[in-house]
Amino acid sequence: MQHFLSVHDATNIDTLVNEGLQLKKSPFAHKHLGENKTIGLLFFNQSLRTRLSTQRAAQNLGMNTMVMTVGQDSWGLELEEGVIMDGGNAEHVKEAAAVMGKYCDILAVRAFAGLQDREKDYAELVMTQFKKYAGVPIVNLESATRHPLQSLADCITIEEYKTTARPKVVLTWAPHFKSLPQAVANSFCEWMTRRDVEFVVTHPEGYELNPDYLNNAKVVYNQDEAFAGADFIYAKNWSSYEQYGKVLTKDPSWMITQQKMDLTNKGKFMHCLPVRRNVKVTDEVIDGPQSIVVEQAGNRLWSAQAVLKQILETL
Ligand SMILES: NCCC[C@H](NC(=O)CCC(=O)O)C(=O)O
Ligand SMILES: NC(=O)OP(=O)(O)O
Repeated sequence: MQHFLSVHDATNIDTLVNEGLQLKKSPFAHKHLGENKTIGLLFFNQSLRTRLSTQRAAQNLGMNTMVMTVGQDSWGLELEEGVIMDGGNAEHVKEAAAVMGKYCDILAVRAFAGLQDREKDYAELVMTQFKKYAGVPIVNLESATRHPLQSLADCITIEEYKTTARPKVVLTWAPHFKSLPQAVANSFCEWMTRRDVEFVVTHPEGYELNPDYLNNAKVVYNQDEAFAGADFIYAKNWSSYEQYGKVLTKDPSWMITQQKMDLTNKGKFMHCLPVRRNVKVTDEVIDGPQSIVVEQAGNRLWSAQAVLKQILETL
């Protein structure tokens, strides 16, 4: 694997999932693979899981790690081409990415959607610019439209917890008072529609995802109907794609409650975290026996390690 920006960079999802499961059993089996190699992690946004799991994954492979919060530890980065740089950003990504590419063998970048300008967000400027100018493999740590390391961890988790050959997996919108990106939901659709699962997406009207990412997934507007017989409930909030970045409703009836979980086939509750308790999901559900959110987050380590291993093998 050269870069890891989306599902399209994964030549075989099964291989990656199995690689992750294998690494979970023997984390240090490839501890020399990354010897004398360095990964740089760049954050334009906050993170707990991605920041720590990716560092740990790199360390398990023997790599050195450097972490930087862009604009806080570093200069603010200008991303647009041809602009007069008389604003707040002191450095252009052209130089910055190229320079970081001299210090690092792999660069991993997190840059969320701004949710103001749909065209700009969906053009994935940050990832595109880093890929163009860094001269080293780029890993997506959640971009404007995707979070593939999360989705791979989700695939690994479903593989571990499924009790039938072809489980029913439901992606459900859940309420939030803030405007959140579509990245996690988009990515989950991209990966799930390529897995051997019965995949259903449920959300209120107006929250339709970009069809390019939805990838013909079945959409059911009635949440109870979607939950019936589900083996996995994957909750996430996202803001509207059509009325870009808008919070159209905070309808609390979409919150995941035990009553709703009881409609499922003893379904497991998943969420990428961080999650707002008693806004998106009740304490009862997230603290209850059906919740696997901590195990899911734990698998972020094996997802990152599987991807870094495949990239290192090509260096
Ligand atoms: N990386 C996992 C999710 C990150 C981000 N969530 C957030 O920003 C939550 C913020 C809050 O709840 O205040 C998102 O939805 O894409
Ligand atoms: N799920 C996830 O990406 O978490 P962080 O935002 O904490 O990295």
